[in-house]
Amino acid sequence: MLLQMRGISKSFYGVQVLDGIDFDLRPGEVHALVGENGAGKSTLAKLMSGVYRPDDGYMIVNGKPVSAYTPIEAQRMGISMIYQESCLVPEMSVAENVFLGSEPRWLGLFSNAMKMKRETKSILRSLGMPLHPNTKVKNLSMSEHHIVAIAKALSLKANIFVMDEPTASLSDAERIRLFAMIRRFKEEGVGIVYITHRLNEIFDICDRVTVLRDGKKVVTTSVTGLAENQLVKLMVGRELAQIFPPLSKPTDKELLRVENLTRKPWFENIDFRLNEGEILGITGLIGSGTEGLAKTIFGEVQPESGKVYWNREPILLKSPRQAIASGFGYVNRDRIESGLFMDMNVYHNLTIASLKKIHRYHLLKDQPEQDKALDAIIQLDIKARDPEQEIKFLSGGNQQKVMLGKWLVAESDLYILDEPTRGIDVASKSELYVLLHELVREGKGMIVISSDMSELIGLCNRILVMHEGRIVDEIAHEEASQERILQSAAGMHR
Ligand SMILES: Nc1ncnc2c1ncn2[C@@H]1O[C@H](COP(=O)(O)OP(=O)(O)OP(=O)(O)O)[C@@H](O)[C@H]1O
Repeated sequence: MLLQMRGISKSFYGVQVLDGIDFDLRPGEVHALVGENGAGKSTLAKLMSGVYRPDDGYMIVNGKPVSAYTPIEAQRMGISMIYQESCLVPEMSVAENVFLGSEPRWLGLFSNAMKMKRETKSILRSLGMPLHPNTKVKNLSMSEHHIVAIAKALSLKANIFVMDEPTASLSDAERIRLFAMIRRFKEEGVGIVYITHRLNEIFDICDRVTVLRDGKKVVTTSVTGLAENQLVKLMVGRELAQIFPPLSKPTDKELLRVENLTRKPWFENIDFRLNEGEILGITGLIGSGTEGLAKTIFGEVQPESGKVYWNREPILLKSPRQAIASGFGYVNRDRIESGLFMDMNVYHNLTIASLKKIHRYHLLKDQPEQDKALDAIIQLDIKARDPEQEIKFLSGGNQQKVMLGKWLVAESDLYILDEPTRGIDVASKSELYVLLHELVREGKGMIVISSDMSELIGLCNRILVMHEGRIVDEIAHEEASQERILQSAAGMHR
């Protein structure tokens, strides 16, 4: 065994988060760790990588019994972790970040910059991401960030990888490359702990799966012979009905029109229309322009040219403040960078986009807003100790729900959702899809940008595919297939 955990327990502020967990990792296996949001997966992963110390229990790492260790000691013992959120230094270059803390040195003294760059280039190439090693991390997109974080973990040449939702913001093409890399590692005897909410990945790449529920282990079982609905039942404790609700027919009423929108080098000549009652999907590979397009419609960046009409009226894309005043809500794909205020509590994060509606002297004390925040907590099943809990202590999936919840509280009219179900468990996802349908039926506009093709196909009336900054395909729900989306995203459609 590469890693054995026995009787591991952990509490935070008297609340037990993990209770007597046993877990094993064999050489050459990918061992999935699954469970609902808040089940304790990331906490277990952080115990493996030395970020937290267990209150009880012990571990055996590469044959060595240990009760607790630091992240540096974990690295030395051959454990490398890829976190849900990237922990990179924005002011440093890609290569410096990849080798931060493990710089190759001349004669053990001087940092060997050439070697660092060469190795960074080679790892990134094998991940299919030809980023320049000198590029500053602050200039990268969220998905590129994630790739650098993966490259960093790979550079450590560990024999135990702990991957916490590594594909959350990767498109299918990048995911396929990461999986090829994982398969190579397996052949070399490396073991991988793999946390994901994308259940198809478990059947694609994992050998065994351990299910956690409310901090307890439900089962460890082989993936072979396991059906997806069985796995869901183990995770959720009940059968789940259909994941996607049936689509309704959009009306002819135009809500949003985008004409010739251009912001080079991100995107060029973007034209599309969103009708009432429609869920419009947008997708593309990393760098295809989807993220920039969302930011532009929300006023975070200004276009060079083009027009946007909301309810047939031209609208100026000047700032997020103005976009919010026009009724736009935007779930950013990057929670840490701009979505949430980590030191603020759940209430404040939920009501922050509605502040303009609250009397300035009664900031955050306004009863209707608080009631709406409470509604959102219940509607989205946000698991927090109480609404006053700081958001940084919520699990990743619950933080994601807060990001969406703030636009519900603000009663937005147009929802621009970039990877809205990132890190959200399967049961919550199906509830969220129902909610999105309800919003659309109430006349709200809905744009969903996603790298999850099953989500696009199941949820959207129409899918626009972007490639190198242009819309290259428009696919109606009835014609949507994984192959067609993949081909178009790669620029190979007609
Ligand atoms: N540092 C902390 N302080 C207080 N509570 C914490 C802390 N870290 C995690 N928790 C709590 O522990 C529980 C388990 O969280 P964890 O992040 O391990 O869940 P998870 O299974 O990874 O969920 P997700 O799928 O949403 O990422 C949650 O209720 C969370 O709020």
